[in-house]
Amino acid sequence: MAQFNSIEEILEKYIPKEELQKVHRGLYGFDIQDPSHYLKFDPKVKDLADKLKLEVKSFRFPALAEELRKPRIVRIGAIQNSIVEPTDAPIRAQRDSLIKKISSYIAVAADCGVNVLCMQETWNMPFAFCTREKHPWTQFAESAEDGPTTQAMRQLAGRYNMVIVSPILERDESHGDTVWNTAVVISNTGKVIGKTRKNHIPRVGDFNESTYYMESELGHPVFDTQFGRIAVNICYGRHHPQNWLMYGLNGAEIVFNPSATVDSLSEAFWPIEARNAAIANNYYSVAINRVGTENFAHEFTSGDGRSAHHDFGHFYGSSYVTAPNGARSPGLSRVSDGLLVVEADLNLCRQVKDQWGFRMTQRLDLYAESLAKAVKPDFQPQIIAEK
Ligand SMILES: NC(=O)NCCC(=O)O
Repeated sequence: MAQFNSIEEILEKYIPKEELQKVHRGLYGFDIQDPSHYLKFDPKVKDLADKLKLEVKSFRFPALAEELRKPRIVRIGAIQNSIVEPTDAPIRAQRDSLIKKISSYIAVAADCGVNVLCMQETWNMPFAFCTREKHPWTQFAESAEDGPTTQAMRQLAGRYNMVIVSPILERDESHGDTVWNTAVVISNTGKVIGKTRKNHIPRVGDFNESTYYMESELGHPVFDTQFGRIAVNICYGRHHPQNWLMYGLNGAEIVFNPSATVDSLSEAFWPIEARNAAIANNYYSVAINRVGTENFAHEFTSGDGRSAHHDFGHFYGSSYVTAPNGARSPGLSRVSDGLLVVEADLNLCRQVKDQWGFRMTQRLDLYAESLAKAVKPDFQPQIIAEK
């Protein structure tokens, strides 16, 4: 199927202007054509982005001015990208070409004043887990603390005074060379603050990731950075409301969801799940997806009756940010590399908590008790039938 650029573009093309405003309010929670929702960047940003063929979009979420707290304005960045080299190129060339490309995008993010930035899931490699082959793909795995990708990102984080969340395939040499799906959180000082790992591993369609790594044992860490308390819910974890919940309970103000997912599988869920999480947990959520179609030399099957194939399908980008009040930014393109820059006041998290009272009405004790029963082997579902 020929790929289209974005749903926003189709709406704009066919819906008359006055109606479009109403449609946007319904879909985004805002009149997204109101120019006050957009940031103005130095003209050099456009020049550089055009040169790099990088779509740059911005958005601003307003919050109330408070008397006793200063606004806590941060610029959140999200980068989505395709791979550079074909998947049969030497591993080092594939990885280094991605580091080079993303480094140039991070320079644009710096010019846009981004304070805290995240890339897509395992951004420095093709999403090769569909193949179930260990060789050569596990060679992309590297130390979260001082592997080549982390070293490169540490330099940029320090240079641009930017917190960088770098989702990679990790090789943990201290624990028997195990492989993990990890996000490294690098401070704006250039130091690694810590790492978090994917909590839920997919076993659906061509997402054969359980062949490579296990579920995280690191819990739901929240990283206290100079630009807010951040957490990372990696890809398939977005289907699990409890996962989002725990980052909220641990105090996250921004939760990134670096992903790799394809149109035939999840596009209908995409605009809903991260958005709903932001609403339910009163934080900003940042959903980031890979772009493009990646071809692999050896065909693989999905266990669904389809014949063997060489690609996953189309990774549809469409990265977006949701505010704690449920308003969301327009998405990036479905087909091209992009940088989304969103200005947010972190004070909005508490303002929405006060307005809606979700935390106060959450009844965690009730669910703790019910869940403790539900995980017992002798659990009986509470079903009442007519007598
Ligand atoms: N990368 C990943 O976990 N993908 C699973 C498919 C999905 O969650 O949409």
